[in-house]
Amino acid sequence: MEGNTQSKFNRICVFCGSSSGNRKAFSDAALELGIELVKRKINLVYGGGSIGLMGLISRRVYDGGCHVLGVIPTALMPLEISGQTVGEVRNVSDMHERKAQMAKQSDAFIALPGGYGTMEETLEMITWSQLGIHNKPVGLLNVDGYYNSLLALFDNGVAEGFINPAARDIVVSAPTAKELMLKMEQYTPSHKHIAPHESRKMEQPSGYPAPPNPP
Ligand SMILES: C/C(=C\CNc1ncnc2c1ncn2[C@@H]1O[C@H](COP(=O)(O)O)[C@@H](O)[C@H]1O)CO
Repeated sequence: MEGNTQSKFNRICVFCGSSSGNRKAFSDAALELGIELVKRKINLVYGGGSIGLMGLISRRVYDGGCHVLGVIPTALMPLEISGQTVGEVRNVSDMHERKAQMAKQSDAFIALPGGYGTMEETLEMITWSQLGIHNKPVGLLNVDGYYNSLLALFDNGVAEGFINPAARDIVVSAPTAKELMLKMEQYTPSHKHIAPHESRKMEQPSGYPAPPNPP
């Protein structure tokens, strides 16, 4: 296995495009993130298959000697839809179970550039953090400013009173994989959790204490 950098994360879930995007910078960033994970001996959880940026990062992490877990719903299993998954494949019944499994199996989440699927998965993990369902870092790899307008929308949500300023800090972002990993290693949640205790069904990752029970 390559690398020598230690991490507090054992498994990171990466959400990313099932396409590669129009610019080489996106593919380069997927490979660069794969290299950073391998350097830190971090295993990958992702949506399964070999298409787009998903295929690039999963192959890179697998070839680097780390474990790769692809969580894929039955409907997306056919090779002509998602391609071959490297490493371990977990077949789930639907998209909801997939997201729950991806979240449960991971210590942190990273979004590479992607489309609706990537954005939806990432937004849900941000929302679950806000609610206190998990306490895991959520990072946006803002390759060449791809996520600038989404980050500006979050800032506008704060300015307009829809997002609590402390909850804005849930989203960690950086332009390179290396910077993002360093920021996520240092992340400590500062927002209040607003979910009732019974909604907190997710297992906590190693290294992150469970959020305290509400009074
Ligand atoms: C319908 C399309 C591709 C089907 N193949 C997919 N295989 C595996 N996972 C997928 C697929 N499509 C979406 N996902 C999940 O959403 C994210 C990527 O979606 P995006 O819209 O391309 O950003 C990814 O993280 C997967 O978990 C054609 O899209």
